[in-house]
Amino acid sequence: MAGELLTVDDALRLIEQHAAPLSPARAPLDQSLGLRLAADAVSDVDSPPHDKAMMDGYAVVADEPQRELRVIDEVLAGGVPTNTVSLGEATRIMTGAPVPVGAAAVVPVELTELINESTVRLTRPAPPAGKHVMRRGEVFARGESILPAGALITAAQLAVLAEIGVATPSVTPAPTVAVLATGDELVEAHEVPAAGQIRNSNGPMLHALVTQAAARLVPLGVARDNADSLTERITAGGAADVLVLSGGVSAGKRDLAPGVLAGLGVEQVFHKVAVKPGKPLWFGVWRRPSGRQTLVFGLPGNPVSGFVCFQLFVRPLLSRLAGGPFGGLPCVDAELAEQVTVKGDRRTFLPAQAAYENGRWAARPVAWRGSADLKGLAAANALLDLPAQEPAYAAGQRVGALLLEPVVGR
Ligand SMILES: Nc1nc2c(c(=O)[nH]1)N[C@H]1C(S)=C(S)[C@@H](COP(=O)(O)OP(=O)(O)OC[C@H]3O[C@@H](n4cnc5c(N)ncnc54)[C@H](O)[C@@H]3O)O[C@H]1N2
Ligand code: MOO
Repeated sequence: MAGELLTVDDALRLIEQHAAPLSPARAPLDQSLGLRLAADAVSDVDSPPHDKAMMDGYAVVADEPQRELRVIDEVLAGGVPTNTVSLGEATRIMTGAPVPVGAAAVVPVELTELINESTVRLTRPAPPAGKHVMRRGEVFARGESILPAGALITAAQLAVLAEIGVATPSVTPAPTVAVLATGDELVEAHEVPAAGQIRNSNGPMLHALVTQAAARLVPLGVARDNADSLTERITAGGAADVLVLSGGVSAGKRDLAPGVLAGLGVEQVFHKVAVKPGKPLWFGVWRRPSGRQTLVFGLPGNPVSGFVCFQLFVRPLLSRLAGGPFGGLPCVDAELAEQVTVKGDRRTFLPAQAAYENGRWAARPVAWRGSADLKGLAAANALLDLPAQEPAYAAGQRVGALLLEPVVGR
């Protein structure tokens, strides 16, 4: 009965209560991509650092009345002008170079004719002050805070950090996530399963999900369904910030994970959530006397259940530990392309194809045969969020669609 189970929102609230950003550390710029700033980034320079030419051409005084000007100097990017520009004079200047004293505008080279080595003619009236010149500090000033704590570092942020001289920013490190598949029936992808065996698909899937979430993967391989094997691998996983187990959390004879975790002192926060697929989800906290803490998820063994639970519950936690919001996949409002019936009384996440066409999102469930159907999941680019209250959703009805990948639309 879903009534006895924790709702998705209540489970998220309990996880969020244990989700605080990791302690800040310094990281070189080339290792900061995908991390978040732990402190404001402050500039040690004005930008631009000098009044700067924005065109290749001639620096002239404002509203120069004459058309034929004497070329008195040349300044390239990286150079420093030494001669003051006066009425009737021009300094040849390249994009990025400092504008000389006296000059207030730049005339692009296309609007000039060089008459001889030292004389240039302007083919149009001279521009007013400021034309093709960027003033010193126009973008930002030395001492100004340029990026706030919490900003995600991607290409543009890396570039501005380099510009302002923050070579080793204070960042929240990526959380480490240990992944352990469990099951006596598991063999690896390159092996041929014997009777009763299946290939370990959750291992590669969870490794990919951890990497996609910008966390640091600690692969722990496969534990067998016995207390010794589980204890050994789970103990190794205690070195990580988060431990993700797959399988062994429902009601079966060999579903030993909750018992082994309890024996190691991992405190259960909840077990079982009203979500489909993914009901047997387990979450706990492993606090050590040293003050170290590992947050532990027992994901259901059925592959699609594990996938959905990771996206819904593990992903927001990893984002928060990394200094970001407690948030998961982007969600859009999509129109159902066909009628959908939801069985049971759990909030259901249905693999679907979403498309953005003519300014509207539309979604259609993929052919899918339940929580063991990876073929169906692999055909999906979204998960439809269908609350249990309504058993049937009509074509044209709007529902939430969690996007699993970027969708190209029009
Ligand atoms: N009596 C009950 N039985 C079940 C319940 C329940 O509430 N009462 N819940 C069902 C639901 S829902 C799910 S989901 C599964 C979850 O079970 P476990 O988390 O205990 O996982 P296992 O029993 O170990 O395995 C389930 C299924 O998944 C396959 N599996 C496991 N690991 C992997 C892997 N690494 N790669 C690929 N496939 C894997 C495993 O072979 C089983 O087929 O329990 C229901 N039963
Ligand atoms: O939650 Mo189970 O995942 O419905 O198959």
